[in-house]
Amino acid sequence: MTAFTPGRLDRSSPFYVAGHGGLVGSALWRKLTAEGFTKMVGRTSKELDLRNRAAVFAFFERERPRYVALAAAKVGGILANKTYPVDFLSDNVQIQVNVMDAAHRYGVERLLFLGSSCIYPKLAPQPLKEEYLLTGPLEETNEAYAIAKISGIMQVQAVRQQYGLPWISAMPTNLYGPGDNFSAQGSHVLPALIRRFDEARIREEASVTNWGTGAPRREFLHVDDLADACLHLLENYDGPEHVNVGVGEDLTIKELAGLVAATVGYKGAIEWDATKPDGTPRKLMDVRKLESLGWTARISLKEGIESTYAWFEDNRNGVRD
Ligand SMILES: NC(=O)C1=CN([C@@H]2O[C@H](COP(=O)(O)OP(=O)(O)OC[C@H]3O[C@@H](n4cnc5c(N)ncnc54)[C@H](OP(=O)(O)O)[C@@H]3O)[C@@H](O)[C@H]2O)C=CC1
Ligand SMILES: C[C@H]1O[C@H](OP(=O)(O)OP(=O)(O)OC[C@H]2O[C@@H](n3cnc4c(=O)[nH]c(N)nc43)[C@H](O)[C@@H]2O)[C@@H](O)[C@@H](O)C1=O
Repeated sequence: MTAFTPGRLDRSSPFYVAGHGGLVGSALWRKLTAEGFTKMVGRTSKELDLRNRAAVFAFFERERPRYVALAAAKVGGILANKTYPVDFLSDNVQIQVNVMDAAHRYGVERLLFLGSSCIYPKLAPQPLKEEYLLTGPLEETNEAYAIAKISGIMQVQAVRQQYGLPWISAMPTNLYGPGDNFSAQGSHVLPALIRRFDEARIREEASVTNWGTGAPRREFLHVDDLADACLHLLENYDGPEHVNVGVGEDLTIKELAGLVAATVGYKGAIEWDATKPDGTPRKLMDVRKLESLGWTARISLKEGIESTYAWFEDNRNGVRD
């Protein structure tokens, strides 16, 4: 049993960021490096496929991380989730189970598991409190992914219960920022809109068509804020219940489209394709638990969209397709 005392993590101990090349993992890497962690450990999926249990165990035996942030996952937007449910279920369950089993076997002291706001019931009251987990049916477009994420929360709780390890889970709201997936079909809405409006501006298109009705409401957190919140939780929180990470404010997808179009400088018409799924009508996090732990988001949506668009402009040719 490892007791948890709130306070600074040891900057000279090995810290493994699983998924360090992704949106979240790369933000965590930037944050932890800037905070003085000197023994950062990361592997791409080509170097270490986390679905390969034997390889994961061999990696942990060799590297012996003291801390782990589990930000490796099969991730995608609404259409990818709807189209490839078994990938989202099977890959994520395998990744989580392998990493957490190996982390337990090799004595990882602090582990942070990252889930997502899609774990909550489709029609849960808003804002979403942590206690609403498992109180109703899930949203159909991402049920398989949500079940995988819920099993991750459960594994953290079960390890805590059975072995007394101070592992924790955080549930971020929809994220965005540098290093996001900007692919046309597979991405989340914010990077998709940046790319679509940017291409339409360059090609001088008279209109663009986005997915769904534009009526659903979503909340967006910049990934650098998330990384900051993750370290804050690792240094200040110990408990079986997951913690929501968000900004506590949302907007409609139509409003988001207007903001992105204005930032990108696209002046044409914005249309909607209602044959594409809307997903859950609203997903606003109740962030009072996180605030009571002394953390609030700092990056405004306007500022975040501007800096993410600047990043996209600099990296347009290198983004994931
Ligand atoms: N993006 C969002 O809006 C949200 C994300 N989250 C959560 O944050 C976490 C990270 O998501 P995000 O950064 O957006 O996703 P990305 O797709 O940007 O990154 C995923 C990372 O996981 C790695 N990975 C995927 N499959 C494997 C595998 N089989 N073996 C090893 N590594 C693998 C990828 O490695 P490589 O690039 O080398 O293939 C990549 O580094 C996830 O748990 C997700 O649920 C939660 C809420 C919202
Ligand atoms: C983070 C979260 O992300 C996923 O859920 P989601 O919140 O529905 O995420 P989304 O960003 O893909 O869509 C948000 C809204 O935006 C609309 N929309 C318009 N135009 C585009 C568009 O071009 N692309 C996308 N993706 N959506 C669009 C779209 O129709 C929907 O109404 C989960 O599967 C799950 O992975 C998860 O946890």
